[in-house]
Parts: sequence; C-alpha cells; structure tokens
Amino acid sequence: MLKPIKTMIEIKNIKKSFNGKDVLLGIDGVFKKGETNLIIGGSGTGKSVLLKCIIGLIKPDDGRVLYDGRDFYSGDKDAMQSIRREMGVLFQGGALFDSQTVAENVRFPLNMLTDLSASEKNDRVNFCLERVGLEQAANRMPSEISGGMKKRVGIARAIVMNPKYLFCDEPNSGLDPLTAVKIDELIKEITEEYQITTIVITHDMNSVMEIGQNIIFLYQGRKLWEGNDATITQSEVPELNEFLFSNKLLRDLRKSG
Ligand SMILES: Nc1ncnc2c1ncn2[C@@H]1O[C@H](COP(=O)(O)OP(=O)(O)OP(=O)(O)O)[C@@H](O)[C@H]1O
Repeated sequence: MLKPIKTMIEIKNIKKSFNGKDVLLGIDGVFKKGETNLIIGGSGTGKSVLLKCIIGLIKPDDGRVLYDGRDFYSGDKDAMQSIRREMGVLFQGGALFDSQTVAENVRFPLNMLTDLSASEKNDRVNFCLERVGLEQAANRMPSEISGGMKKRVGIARAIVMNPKYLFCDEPNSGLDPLTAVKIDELIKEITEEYQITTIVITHDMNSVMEIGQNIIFLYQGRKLWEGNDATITQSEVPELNEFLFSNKLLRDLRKSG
C-alpha cells in the first residue's frame, strides 16, 4: 500500500555567510505538517537567518528548500511566487500598520493578493478575528490594544490567506509568561486544526516544553540536535544542556528528577 504523502518543508545543506563570516554551515531538517516545528538556540546562532532563507527573504549560498517536494530556489519565479502565496508569516514585532484598524490590518493580504468581493473579504476577516478571540476589537487601532492582542492580530493576518505554511519569529517576545503561553497554545491549535506546517523560532524555554513537537537546536550555525519536548531533557549534547539548563528552575528540576 502507498504511504499517504505528508505535507512538509524539507531543508538540505543550507549554507550562508556574510562578508566571509559563516553563519549557517549546512543545515538539514524536516518540518512536519500539522506540527509546531521549533528552531531553537541562543542569540546569534543563525535562527533568523535560517528562517529568512526558508521563506525567501535571504537567498542561501548553497542548499535546497523543498515545499512538499517543490524546490523553492529552482529559479522558476512563478513557482516561487505560488509557494509564497501559501505562506503566512508572523513577524517578531507583529509588524502591524499603526494607521489601520485591527480589521484593516487583517484584510491587508486579501486586498493585495486576491480579487475576493468586499463581503467575502469581510467574512474571512471576521472568521479569522473570531478564531483568535478578537471579534470585539475589529475597529480598534493597534495603539489601543495590548501586546498579546497585537500578536493575535498578527496571527489572524498570517492565517487570513489560509496558508499551508506558517512562520513565526519569536512570537512571545515582549509578552508576560501567561500571555506567552496563550499565544503558544493558539499557534499550536491553529496548526493542528488547519493541518499547517508551522515553524517557530524561539529561545523561550516555556515554548520548547509546551509546543515543541519537533525541535532542531542550532549552535554557531550548525544543527547539533533534533528531537521533541519529550526527549530534549535527556539530551547528551553539552551545548544544548547549557542552553536548556541556564534556567535555574529547570536545572533544579533536573537535579531532583
Ligand atoms: N544581513 C546580514 N548581514 C551581515 N550579518 C548578518 C546579517 N543577518 C544576520 N547576520 C549575522 O548572522 C548571525 C546570526 O544572526 P541571526 O539573526 O540569525 O541570529 P539569531 O539566532 O536569530 O539570534 P537572536 O536570537 O538574537 O535573534 C549574527 O552574527 C548576525 O550578526
């Protein structure tokens, strides 16, 4: 019997250097459909550069990025464009337009990329705002809502085009721990509900333990470990353990367990 084809993103031997400085030294990875895939690591290890290589904001010097087997850097501009349309991106700061209401922010990709009618766009915007629990805030301005709500608006905008692939760069930055957990849960729920292939960049240990269904650990431009939230605390990789147990609570838990 044929195995069902699983939607996923595969990266092979991604390399990038800037002005002779190697930042990514050949990264491989598989990011699975319906799972929150995390790229973790300390500051300056190349997480953001890797994400940018995956979504096409930086062209890698070498290597391949495959979206369900489709080569993103094949040189076929139309193919690249159609993969781009299947992506949703949640940028680190939320990247909302300050002069637009919440609903207008969410509607923006629909205006840019579709020829849906006004009422179809409204339906879609309302659906997404409801999904992230913000239906009451549709007419508010970004300056009038909290940091956590801004992230929710960013998530609503990232899913408004019904993406196959969702990318989140440090979705928890600047949030209090409780709000951060809620944002993590929302990303995981949406990923599972719509069977999206989601990649999250983080150095937040809570995220690792809450939503780390598939994790790769970067260290100085190399992938040193991969696994999940259940296997990560048993890792024998010193660099990973140093990263994980820099948190005193986790260190104490490890000692006692
Ligand atoms: N456009 C660029 N030109 C030159 N160097 C760059 C550029 N972008 C990133 N770098 C360098 O690449 C290295 C990795 O940066 P990157 O932003 O990927 O780290 P990171 O793991 O995401 O860190 P952080 O968690 O602090 O955001 C850094 O030394 C950075 O200075």
